[in-house]
Amino acid sequence: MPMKSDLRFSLPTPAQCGEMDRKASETIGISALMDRAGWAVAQAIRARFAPCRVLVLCGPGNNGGDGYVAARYLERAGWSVQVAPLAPPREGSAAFGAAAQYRGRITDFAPENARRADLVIDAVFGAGLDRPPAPEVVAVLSAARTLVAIDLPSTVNGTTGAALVEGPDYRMSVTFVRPKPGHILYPGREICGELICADIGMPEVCLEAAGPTIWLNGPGLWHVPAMSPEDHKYRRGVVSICAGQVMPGATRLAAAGARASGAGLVRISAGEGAAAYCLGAPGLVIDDGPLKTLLEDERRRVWLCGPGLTEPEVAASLPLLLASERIVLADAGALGWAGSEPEKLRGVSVITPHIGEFTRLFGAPGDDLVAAAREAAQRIGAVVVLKGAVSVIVSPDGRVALNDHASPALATAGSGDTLAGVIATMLAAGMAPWEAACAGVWLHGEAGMRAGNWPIVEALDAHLGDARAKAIALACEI
Ligand SMILES: NC(=O)C1=CN([C@@H]2O[C@H](COP(=O)(O)OP(=O)(O)OC[C@H]3O[C@@H](n4cnc5c(N)ncnc54)[C@H](OP(=O)(O)O)[C@@H]3O)[C@@H](O)[C@H]2O)[C@H](O)CC1
Ligand SMILES: [K+]
Repeated sequence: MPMKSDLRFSLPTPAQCGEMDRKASETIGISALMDRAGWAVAQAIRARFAPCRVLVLCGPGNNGGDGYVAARYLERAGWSVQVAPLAPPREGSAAFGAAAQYRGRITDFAPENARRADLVIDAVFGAGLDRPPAPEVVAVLSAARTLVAIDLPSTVNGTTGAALVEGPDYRMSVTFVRPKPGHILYPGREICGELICADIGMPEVCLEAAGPTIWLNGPGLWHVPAMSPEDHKYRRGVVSICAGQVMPGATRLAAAGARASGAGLVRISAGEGAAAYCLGAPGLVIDDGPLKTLLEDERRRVWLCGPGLTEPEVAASLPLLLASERIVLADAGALGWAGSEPEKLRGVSVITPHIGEFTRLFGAPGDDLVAAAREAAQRIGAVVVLKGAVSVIVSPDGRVALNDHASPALATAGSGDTLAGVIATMLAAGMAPWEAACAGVWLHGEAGMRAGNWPIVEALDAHLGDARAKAIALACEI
């Protein structure tokens, strides 16, 4: 598990937030936290909007409680405020106390009132949303011209980011303590609008007690080895890549990604197709010997199998790699070779499917990408990197990192081959599989951001070294 110091990367689920709140109620008290939460919402709104007519939609739980507090602070700042309760808070609850302290105007929970307001604050449901909201609730939210969510939009599942119903988009969402997975995963991410995370003084022990297992990917969650005066190519790590005879481009891209991200040595095992790889890239070593012989070299621990390979080529290489207990990253052709029998991949360390490849292997993931990727990782005992706009990186032990450090520039053919090469380099540098996968995905994303507009995939390579240096520097700062 990531350590206590890594809590700053945690993305607690709503269920874990419930646990956190229970723990907090034993120490600091929910009312104090609610007051800070509502104040933070009012401050975020005052910083972004000119005074205007505000309607606060309040549900029966603590999310509604935050709404009453925000209403009180906005009114105190001279704004025109009305509260529309969906249902009253439970007597004796913190939200009940917050509602009692709000002495301003109350109106009906109705679409026409939402339509009349300049700004509508959604404090209907937050972490407690556990089923689709009723159509009457959605109708009121949809009538708003500008919407701000407290914690989460009342239509979004905070664990999965799924939209429980079709609803409106928000200008901004103000959450507390840490973002939730639903703020990061699509479509939730898009529905939320600008995301603000306010520090409300939640004691760290409470967050720790919640036991988060999902993390926002970034340097500090893992550490990439830095350059050292004692380095030599074997210490930096050897990446070996199985090459095919028909599609050399993918293999070459993977090799280039591996070299550009700092591998000590990259070797391509090309067998009879060696001639296709000998042109250009003089720093690459091309082997034409049989794989069995190459595997006698124990320094060649890390192997990449799949980019540019046909299924027969995978069949001729992957079982041998597994039998010789190498650290294997399987991608592309290797995933196709496994078809709908993912158990054939048992023994590999990391797989890197996009959603189509994942679906062929394990079936459609449905709305809960994290749960599906977790099940897949357990099933084959390997780290699963489910690639997408937000990539989900899952260890068989249940750790999950969500990577939003990426750019749409990466959505181009060959980008996955480069990524496979980068992850292989991290493995060859001695990183554990989940950490290597997290680091590789982040470096790839960073390179995409640095590569400017509409880069061709080869352009990523020029930025991978600086991306690695940045990751090292950022991890040291933390
Ligand atoms: N984590 C923190 O740091 C703090 C968070 N705060 C805020 O608290 C909410 C979570 O509060 P909670 O009371 O647990 O949950 P909600 O207010 O989101 O919702 C619970 C109530 O809503 C009902 N509910 C849920 N879904 C529906 C639905 N689809 N239709 C109708 N009613 C629904 C639920 O009813 P049940 O019948 O299921 O019991 C509850 O009545 C968090 O989001 C933050 O905003 C605190 O301020 C403290 C700090
Ligand atoms: K809400």
